[in-house]
Amino acid sequence: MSTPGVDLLYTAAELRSRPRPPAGRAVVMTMGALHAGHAALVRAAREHVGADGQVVVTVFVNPLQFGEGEDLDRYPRTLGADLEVCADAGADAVFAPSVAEVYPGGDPQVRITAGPMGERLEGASRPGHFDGMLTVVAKLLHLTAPDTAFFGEKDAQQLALIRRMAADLNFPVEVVGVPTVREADGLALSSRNAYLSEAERASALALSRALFAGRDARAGGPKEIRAAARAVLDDAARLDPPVMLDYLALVDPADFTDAAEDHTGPAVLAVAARVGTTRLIDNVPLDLGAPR
Ligand SMILES: Nc1ncnc2c1ncn2[C@@H]1O[C@H](COP(=O)(O)OP(=O)(O)OP(=O)(O)O)[C@@H](O)[C@H]1O
Ligand SMILES: CC(C)(CO)[C@@H](O)C(=O)[O-]
Ligand code: BAL
Repeated sequence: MSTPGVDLLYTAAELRSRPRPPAGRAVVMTMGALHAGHAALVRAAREHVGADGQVVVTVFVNPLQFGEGEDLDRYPRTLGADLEVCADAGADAVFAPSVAEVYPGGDPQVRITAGPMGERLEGASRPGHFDGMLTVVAKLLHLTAPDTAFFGEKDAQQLALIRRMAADLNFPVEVVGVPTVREADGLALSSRNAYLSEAERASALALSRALFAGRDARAGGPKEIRAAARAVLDDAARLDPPVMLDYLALVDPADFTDAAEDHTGPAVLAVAARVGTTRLIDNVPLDLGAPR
């Protein structure tokens, strides 16, 4: 399979054989089924390294970060279309390894542990998810050896953990966050949106509506932010099909602990919910002002 303008690489050896240009190499890691959110990451990477730099996109559905009963087997795999998206957005190469290429010895014995920040919110709902995610991100950073790595703010806790891993374990990479790309009606782009029926998609809009209601209430502080978002989600629980809330949380982005009632400065309002059989997450960054 090949697409003009972008090289498709399957093995670590093929990656290693590609010279790294003096202008630098940027990586965008994905699980494929690429959409405009991923394209924004690739464009940001291209802009960062310039015309003489190199942009590598990884496409790998990492079994290690999926739990029992999750959607590993049905996760969309659309490599042909992904190559087109990467070429259009300005990538030079796509690294799409097999599971055996990434884990030649089977499941690794030695793994990255996400620590306390990885046990909250997404980590509480998906035990082991962040250990599996950080383990593959560490491996892909070693395999691709980039100067910069681009991740979406849509997965805010993931981004915070990757930053923390890079800092705590001295990874020689600059981690860059890219704002969430949304549909015109507010729905955050996500590969898992492909699972939604029309009616489910209509219900799923409550996630972004709740976040925007919380953001609109930010002058009132954490209590009002949480109440405004909660009211939208309470109504959404009565929709057909219903939005089944997993969590709504206003957290300190430094460690993803709950923001105190007198919290000031940056905060993240995050939500996770199930619509039908599809689990969706979304968040908005907030600035709650300077300490009084
Ligand atoms: N709407 C979006 N805007 C910006 N970045 C995004 C968006 N959706 C995903 N990303 C980022 O793209 C990268 C790859 O994510 P991934 O392949 O899991 O896509 P996804 O759409 O989030 O999939 P899923 O539905 O499985 O969560 C991550 O850094 C993620 O944060
Ligand atoms: C970072 C990542 C590619 C690791 O598998 C994945 O968690 C994702 O797509 O967000
Ligand atoms: N976008 C996060 C990857 C996952 O849900 O496993």
